[in-house]
Amino acid sequence: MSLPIDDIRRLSDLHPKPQGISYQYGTAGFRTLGKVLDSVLFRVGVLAALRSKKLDGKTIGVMVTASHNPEPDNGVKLVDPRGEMLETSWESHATVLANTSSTDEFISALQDFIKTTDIDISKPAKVVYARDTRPSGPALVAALEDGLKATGAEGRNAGVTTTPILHYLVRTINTKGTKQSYGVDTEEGYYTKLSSAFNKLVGRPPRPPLVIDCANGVGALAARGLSRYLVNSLPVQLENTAIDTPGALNNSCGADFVKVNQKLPPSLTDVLHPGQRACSLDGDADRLIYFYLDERSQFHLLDGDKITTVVASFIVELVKAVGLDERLKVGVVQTAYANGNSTKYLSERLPVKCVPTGVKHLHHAAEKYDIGVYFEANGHGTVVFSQPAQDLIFSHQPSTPTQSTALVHLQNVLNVINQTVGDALSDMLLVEAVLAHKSYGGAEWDSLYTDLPNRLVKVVVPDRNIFKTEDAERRLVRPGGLQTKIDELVNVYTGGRSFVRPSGTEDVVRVYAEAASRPQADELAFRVAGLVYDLAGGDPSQRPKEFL
Ligand SMILES: CC(=O)N[C@H]1[C@@H](OP(=O)(O)O)O[C@H](CO)[C@@H](O)[C@@H]1O
Ligand SMILES: [Mg+2]
Repeated sequence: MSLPIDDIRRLSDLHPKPQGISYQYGTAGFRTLGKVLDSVLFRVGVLAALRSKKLDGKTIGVMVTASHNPEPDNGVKLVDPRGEMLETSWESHATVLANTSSTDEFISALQDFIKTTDIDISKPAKVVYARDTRPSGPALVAALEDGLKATGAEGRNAGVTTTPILHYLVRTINTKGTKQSYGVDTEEGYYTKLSSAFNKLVGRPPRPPLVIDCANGVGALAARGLSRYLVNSLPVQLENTAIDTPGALNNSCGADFVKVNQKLPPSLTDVLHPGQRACSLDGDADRLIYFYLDERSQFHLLDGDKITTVVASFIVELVKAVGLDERLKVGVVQTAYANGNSTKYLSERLPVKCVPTGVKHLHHAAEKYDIGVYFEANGHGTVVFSQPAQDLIFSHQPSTPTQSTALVHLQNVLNVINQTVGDALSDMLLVEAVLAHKSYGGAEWDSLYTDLPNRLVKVVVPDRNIFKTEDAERRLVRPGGLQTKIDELVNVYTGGRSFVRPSGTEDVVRVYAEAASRPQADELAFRVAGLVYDLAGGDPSQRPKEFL
């Protein structure tokens, strides 16, 4: 059997690649303005079908989203059969196919690819796909469907849903009827699985109400869906749910806004009461940031590092209470963006590993532990349990009633977690369960350690590719001499730390700095930003005023 060339040609001609644009499958898949993604979606449809054929007809996922980015952006990423991100080696194949300039070139690249990757075209292909609420979504999904049609793949449209629900669907579809079944392969199955575990962890009386900022995105729909199962355990108040209002998505709200600006979304000013817990989802509901106002109405951020801390500590306590602490090693994975005081607090208690930015690095490192907890500071993360750890947790025979209670809790903790990927709603339930068990409010949780004041600055340079890093991105190797200058600056500040790396998702270089006080953290960040700008050949007439 060979490729249905005629079908591919006819449909590919309907989705020509625009001239002069170069696409790249990066950390977050393809991501750019929604209006230039039509050809990419068609080709991703073809690629997803081939990926499925390569993996013996296992179902592959495709998610159409641009997450926390502005509404005109869109993007697409592939999901591998266990619900994890696309295998790295296929990222470059995706890039090559997306950049072929004509149908002829595309088809010939496709034929080469099938040969070199040894894909058996006669195998079946199955793809499940979904999109977020962006206005450009429906047309992009139609282009994707043409790609599936061209290759004869069987498609399942999961509609408008969150990125983590799509990952969940991929895993449940592929494990259906097996010993490793992950749940029922529907959105209701997802809500039921998470909420029933949560409701067993947190019984009556219900928790105090939680405010959820839904970023005016697809998280609003999923949060509403989930909340129907939480009436007796976790009353929620959904805010920023205007999914149909043009321009509202991620605009002055959502997890990225709160983390980057370290402040309350203006829309919550008259909503949130002092002492009340609140959280923000991002535009595709895979990131979660908590916050609260103290009695003086001061804003306090509880970011991914705070989530790691409270979750990892709780899991360690449970494992100990079950009597499995010798057999189940719990570890944490962070990136250089983790607050220095979180790393200090955690390292005194647990193994902590630092890896380069990007979920795939964190996820893979976390899989090396029996139970691995990872969150990026920006709120993307989850907990992963190795298969032997899961088997042990579900087969262990406790010897005392206390152990038995702790074991049931541990089993429910496992079931409330979406292990495939960071999941704002699943993480929210996990955090709420931990807070309930520890009788913590926002303030008690926040007091585990005090964040070092920090600042993240974007620097626009002529070519960010000249920046090369080492030591999990904490040090610069190139441009030569820059790291020594940064070290000299850092040494001047009490508790100072700063690092510089090229972004993997935006055409900028990021500077992070932290220090003992807010003015010092800002000053250090802007001095390093100035250094970077000048040394990378930034135009002096365009130099941002705040750079020192
Ligand atoms: C500082 C920061 O938040 N960086 C983000 C951002 O990566 P950059 O490579 O820094 O652009 O987007 C990634 C994908 O969403 C996310 O994994 C990462 O944490
Ligand atoms: Mg996201």
